[in-house]
Amino acid sequence: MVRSVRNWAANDAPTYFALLLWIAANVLVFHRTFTEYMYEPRYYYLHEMLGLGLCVSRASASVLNLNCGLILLPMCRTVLAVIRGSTQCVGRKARRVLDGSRKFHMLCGAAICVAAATHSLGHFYNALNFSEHYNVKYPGVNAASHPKQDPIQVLLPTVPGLTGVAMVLLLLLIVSTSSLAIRTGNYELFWYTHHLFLILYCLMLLHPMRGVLKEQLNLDEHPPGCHMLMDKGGSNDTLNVASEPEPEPEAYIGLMPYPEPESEPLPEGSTDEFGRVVTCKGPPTFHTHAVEVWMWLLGPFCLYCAERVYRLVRSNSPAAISGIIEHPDDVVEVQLTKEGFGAKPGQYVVVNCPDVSTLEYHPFTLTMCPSSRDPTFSIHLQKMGDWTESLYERLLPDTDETDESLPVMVRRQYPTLYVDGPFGSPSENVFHYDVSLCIAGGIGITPFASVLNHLLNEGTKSSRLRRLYLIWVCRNITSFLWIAQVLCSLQRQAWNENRPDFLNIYLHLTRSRDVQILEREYPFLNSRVHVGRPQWRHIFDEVARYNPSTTVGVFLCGPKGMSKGIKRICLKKNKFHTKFEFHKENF
Ligand SMILES: NC(=O)C1=CN([C@@H]2O[C@H](COP(=O)(O)OP(=O)(O)OC[C@H]3O[C@@H](n4cnc5c(N)ncnc54)[C@H](OP(=O)(O)O)[C@@H]3O)[C@@H](O)[C@H]2O)C=CC1
Ligand code: HEM
Repeated sequence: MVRSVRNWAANDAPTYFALLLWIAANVLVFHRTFTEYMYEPRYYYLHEMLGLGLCVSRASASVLNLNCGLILLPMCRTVLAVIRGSTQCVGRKARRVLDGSRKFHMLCGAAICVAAATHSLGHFYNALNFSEHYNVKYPGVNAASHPKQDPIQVLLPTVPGLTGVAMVLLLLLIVSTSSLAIRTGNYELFWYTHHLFLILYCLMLLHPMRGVLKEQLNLDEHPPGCHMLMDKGGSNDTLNVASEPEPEPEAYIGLMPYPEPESEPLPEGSTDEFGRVVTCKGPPTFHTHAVEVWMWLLGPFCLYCAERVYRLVRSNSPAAISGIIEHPDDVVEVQLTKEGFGAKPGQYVVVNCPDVSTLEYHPFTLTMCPSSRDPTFSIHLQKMGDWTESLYERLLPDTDETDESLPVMVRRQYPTLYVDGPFGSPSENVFHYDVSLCIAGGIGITPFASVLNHLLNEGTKSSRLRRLYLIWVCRNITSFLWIAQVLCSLQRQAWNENRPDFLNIYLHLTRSRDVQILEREYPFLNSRVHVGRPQWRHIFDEVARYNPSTTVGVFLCGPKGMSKGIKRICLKKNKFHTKFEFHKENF
C-alpha cells in the first residue's frame, strides 16, 4: 500500500512544520551568536585569545537560553487547555500540534542536554586558552590572573564556574530521573527531582553575573587591532608579548604599513581606505558583556509560575467523593463533585491524595464530565503502580470476595482527594469530525467513556458527529463490564433518536474465549464480541467503504505498542479517498 501524501499532510505536516520552526529558531540563534563573537570588533581581542571556543561556547549558551524558555511552555497545561478549547479561533490542525506538547518538552530537554555539554566543554577550552594565550599588553581582557595559570583555577573559583558545575549536576539529576522506567516505576522520584528545575533556573539567572568574558568598550578611541607604536618601532602582535610596559599615550603616532599576513584578520574600522592599520588614541578598555538570559527565561518562567499558583488555588479545596463503584480487574470508579468544576469529554485531571503522598499528583482521564443536570464527574482507577495500589486500598474496604460480575456500590469514610484540572487532551477533538473512530486498549477506554457519557447526557445530535466507531481491545471479558451499561444505554438512545448506525461497537477479547458473562446481562454487547486482536486493515477498509471521501478522526488510547501499526494505516492511501487523521493519548 502506498503512503498517501494527502494523509501524510493531514496527519504529520503540522507537526513537522512546528518541528522545522523549532530547528530554524535554534540554528538562527546559534548562527547569530557564533558570527557575533567571530566578527564583532568589540570581541576582537577576546576572540584573538580564545578562537573557536569563544564562538561555540557563546552560541551554545544562546541555544540553552532559547530552549530553557521554550521547555516550560508545553507544561503550562491550563494555558494549553484554553487554547484547545478556543475552537473558534484555533483550527483543528493547530490544536493537533498541541498533541505533541509533551514530546516537544522532551525535545527541548534533549536540546538543553546537548547545548549544556557543548557549552561546558567550550568554556573548559576557553579556560585553557585564557591560560595559554594570556594577553600581557591588555591585561583587562584576561580571565587568568597570570600567564600559564592553572585553567581549573581560571574557571572554577568564579560565579560562572561554580554555578555552571552546579547546573550540570542538577541537569544530570533531572534528566536521569526523567526516564520512562523511573516515571512508571517511581513517579515520586521523578516528580521531586524534576522540580529541582526551579533551583536550576535561579542558578541560570546568576550564572553570567561577574562574568569572565569581556567586550571592548572604547572602539572609537582604540579600533581593535590598531597599531600601538612602542619605543622599538612597535609591533602589532598583542599576544605573548613578554613584559612590554603599556606605552604612554603620546607614543601612539602615524599610519602603519599593511598588517602582517599571519595576524588575526582585523575587524572593520581598523584600517584606512588604503588598507593601512590606523593608530590608537588609547589602550582598549573592557567590561563583562551584557547579560541576556533573563530576557529568554523571565516570560515563560513567570507564565509557568503564575499557572502553578492558579492551579494551586484552584485545586486547594478537596473534591467530595459521592460514590465508589468496584469493577472487575482491579478497577474502581470514583464519582466526585467539586464546586465550580467544569470539564469537556476527553480532558484529564491530576489527582492528589495526601494520605498516600503529599506532593504526588497522578493524571486520570475523566470517564464522566459534569453536565448541566448533574455536577458529578468520575475517573476509573486501575491498580498499576505503588501510588494507585495505595489509593485503591483506601477507597475500597477489605471485604470478602464479592460477585465480580456486578459493580458493587460501596459506602465508607473516604480519603481526601484533591483534583487539579481539567487539562486538554487529543480526545477533545472527537466531536470535531463527522465520523470518529475511537480505539481503546484496556483501561485506555477512559477518554472515550467520557465521550459516550456526554452523548448519553446531551444526545447523539449534540455535535457534528454523525457516526462513532468504538474498537475496544481487552484481555478479559470482565473488563467490558466497566462501561457496559453506558454502551447499551447509548445504543438504545441512538435507536430512539432514529440514528441506528450512529454507534458501531467492536469488542475484541485477546486472552480468553469465555463470553458467557456478557450473554446474560448484556446480550447486545455479547453480539459485538470478537476473539483475538482486531484486523486493523480490514476495520479501516470497512470504515473507509462506509464513509467515502470523508475525513475520519482516529483516536487511540492504549498500550504503547498499539499506535505504530494504526498510525501507519492512517497514512496509507485507500481506494475510497477517505482521510484518517490520527490522534494519540499520551500521558
Ligand atoms: N489518557 C491517557 O493517556 C491514558 C492512557 N492509558 C494507557 O493505556 C494503557 C492501557 O493499559 P492496560 O489496560 O494494561 O492494557 P493491556 O496491556 O491490558 O492491553 C489491553 C489490550 O490491548 C491489546 N493490545 C496491546 N497491543 C496491541 C496491538 N499492538 N494491537 C492490538 N491490540 C493490542 C492487548 O492484547 P494482548 O492481550 O494480545 O496483548 C490487550 O488485550 C496503559 O499503558 C495506560 O498508560 C490509559 C488511560 C488513559
Ligand atoms: C532543564 C530541563 C527540564 C526542565 C526545566 C523541565 C521542566 C518540567 C516542568 C516544569 C514540568 C511540569 C511539571 C508539572 O507542572 O506537572 C515537567 C514535566 C515533565 N518533564 Fe520535564 N523538564 C526538563 C527536562 C526534561 C527531560 C529531559 C525529560 C525527558 C526526557 C522531561 C520529561 C518530563 C515529563 C515526562 C513530564 C511530565 C509531563 C506531564 O505530566 O504531562 N523533562 N518538566
